[in-house]
Amino acid sequence: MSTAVPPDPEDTVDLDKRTPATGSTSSAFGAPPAVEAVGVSKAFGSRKRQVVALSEVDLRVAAGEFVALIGPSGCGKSTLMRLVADLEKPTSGTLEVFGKPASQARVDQDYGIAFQQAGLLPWRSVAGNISLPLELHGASRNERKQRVAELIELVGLTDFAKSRPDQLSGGMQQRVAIARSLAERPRLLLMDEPFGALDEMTRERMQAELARISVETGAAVVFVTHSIPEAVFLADRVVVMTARPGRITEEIVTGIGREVVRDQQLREDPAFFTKVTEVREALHGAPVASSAEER
Ligand SMILES: Nc1ncnc2c1ncn2[C@@H]1O[C@H](COP(=O)(O)OP(=O)(O)OP(=O)(O)O)[C@@H](O)[C@H]1O
Repeated sequence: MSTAVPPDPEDTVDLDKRTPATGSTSSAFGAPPAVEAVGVSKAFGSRKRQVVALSEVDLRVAAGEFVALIGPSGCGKSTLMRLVADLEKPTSGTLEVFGKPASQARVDQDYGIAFQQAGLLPWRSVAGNISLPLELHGASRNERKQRVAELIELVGLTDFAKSRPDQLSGGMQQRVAIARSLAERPRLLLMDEPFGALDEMTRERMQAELARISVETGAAVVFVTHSIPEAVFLADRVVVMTARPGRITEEIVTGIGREVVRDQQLREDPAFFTKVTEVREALHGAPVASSAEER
């Protein structure tokens, strides 16, 4: 396994011996956490036909931390993301983003959003799509030009600045969406299955790019996925949810520091497989052997 800076002399690193992830409780220098949900519940519908999507969820994401949310379909992952993004209001509990109510963080544009559908404007070029949030918030023409050029380079699309979305592959469209979500330098990225529609090879490339971008920008990331290896590959911490009503059942620190380059070598590291197994067991319950022993 290799590291960004400084390079790791070892080919393979024992994950458990490396610097632990940012941690689930506090940020460096006492900075407020990127996300703090306390006792958050969300019910939809009327009293008679009520769906409790989330029940008593506590989640803290430190500034700069990468947290993956994983759980069965319908367990409330997207609902939790929508609450953090202030697109829905909790039925009870409190939700803060960088120490502010979610509604204030929305006004202050403290986060960028990238969801499964890239959601690009088809009539705008790559540069025009990335520039949109900057235009909406009054950045000058010069500022926009400079920032868009930086972002296009960051996501490796310099040669496609003038292309329209329909001239790009799905992976390239997702990269545009990620660049757009980063336009205003958010300290938090909310990503709901952003790679769900991509083929496996593109998906792996995108994962590596997102890992690199998250290190370069220092943004905290909350990342919803159905893929256990994707969660372990990307995250400092994997939060496992259970369905009906959705709640958090387990949190697994991957032990893969942010300085570790997310590449093929990591995917093949035995310690990576161990963490994948740990998350799988958390998601599906204890392994057969140990359950049998308990009986
Ligand atoms: N606007 C809504 N009105 C009514 N019910 C809703 C609404 N949004 C979500 N739900 C319900 O809340 C529950 C959680 O949905 P949510 O989309 O958050 O799950 P999820 O974990 O993201 O699922 P998936 O993995 O399939 O995307 C589901 O039972 C869903 O039907």
